[in-house]
Amino acid sequence: MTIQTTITIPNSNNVQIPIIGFGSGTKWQWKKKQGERVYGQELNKFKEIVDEDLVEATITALKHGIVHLDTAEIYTTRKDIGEAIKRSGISRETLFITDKYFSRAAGSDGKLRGPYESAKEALELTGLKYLDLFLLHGEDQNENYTVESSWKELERLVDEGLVRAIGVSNHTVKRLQEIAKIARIKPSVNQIEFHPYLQNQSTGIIEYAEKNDILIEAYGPLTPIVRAKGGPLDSVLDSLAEKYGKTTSQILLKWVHKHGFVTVTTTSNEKRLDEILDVVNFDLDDADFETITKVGNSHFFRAFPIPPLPDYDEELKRERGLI
Ligand SMILES: NC(=O)C1=CN([C@@H]2O[C@H](COP(=O)(O)OP(=O)(O)OC[C@H]3O[C@@H](n4cnc5c(N)ncnc54)[C@H](OP(=O)(O)O)[C@@H]3O)[C@@H](O)[C@H]2O)C=CC1
Ligand SMILES: O=C1Nc2ccccc2C1=O
Repeated sequence: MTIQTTITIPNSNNVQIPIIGFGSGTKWQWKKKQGERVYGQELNKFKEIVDEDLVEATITALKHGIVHLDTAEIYTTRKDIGEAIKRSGISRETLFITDKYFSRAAGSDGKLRGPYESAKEALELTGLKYLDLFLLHGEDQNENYTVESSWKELERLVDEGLVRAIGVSNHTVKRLQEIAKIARIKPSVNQIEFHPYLQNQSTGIIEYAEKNDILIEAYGPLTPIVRAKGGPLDSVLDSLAEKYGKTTSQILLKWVHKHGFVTVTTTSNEKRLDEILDVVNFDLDDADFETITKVGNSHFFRAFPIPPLPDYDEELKRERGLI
């Protein structure tokens, strides 16, 4: 069996993305912000704070062999990630860093800004000279920006060597088509929620990505065992875990990788890091892969209702015969 641990990012200058990303959002961003949703200038209070638990967890992840870190402006974890990289002593070239622009973050002057300023600040906060991948975090644009002006700023970041590849997150087919019309450098990645209970974050998004050479990065891959326990996959995952001598989380991560997608997961548990990395060392039989797909499709669960994605829920459920 050939073990594939990186994938070439489409529409990039042969940039290789490691298939296992370690996230600093979800549990980490809520820990820092104590569960509050924070926007605009309020974010500035948090971005300078370093959470030692996150720094330690990231250093531990790097020591266990994780090389791909995921951060974002809205998480306010850029400084923590930079600190972990510095303290780990690992050379920059071996790492892959993803960051994301949030349209409702304001600079110190209180003005809502665009992706160019956001990425420049990411470089300052992390202490890095370049980012490997920079994404528009969602479809929302602030009043000073349009889809076109945002995308042109992403292209400028590539032109100036500050970012190696550009893409989007939580984007629908409609918006990707708009970007395709004006893009000189096409979007290379769409980072979306993806797991057996949500196999299309919005209508047609996976098919569109396949046809248009856009790599899918799957966040929330463990949702069936973390946020949607009690669903029809519970017993299937338990028996597959026993059959392969693996954990249920390893079965879920493998199911995502078998689609040819990157996973973004996270943990504060050192033992789970080795489990995550061990996923490259086994394979799921096609029949078991199909069973997870089929049983997963019999249940619908969206863990991250980021606008406008819930607008697609009814259509997605109808497609699957659930309503
Ligand atoms: N672009 C976007 O809009 C979004 C991006 N993301 C990115 O993706 C990253 C990962 O997302 P996330 O949804 O957390 O990923 P997962 O679905 O992989 O869930 C990870 C969580 O599951 C817990 N966990 C792992 N294994 C088990 C287990 N066996 N039993 C119980 N709990 C377990 C972990 O906690 P523990 O510490 O206990 O192991 C951790 O909190 C984020 O941090 C962020 O970087 C996430 C959401 C949206
Ligand atoms: O990591 C996260 N990224 C997000 C984006 C929107 C809403 C929640 C989250 C997360 O928990």
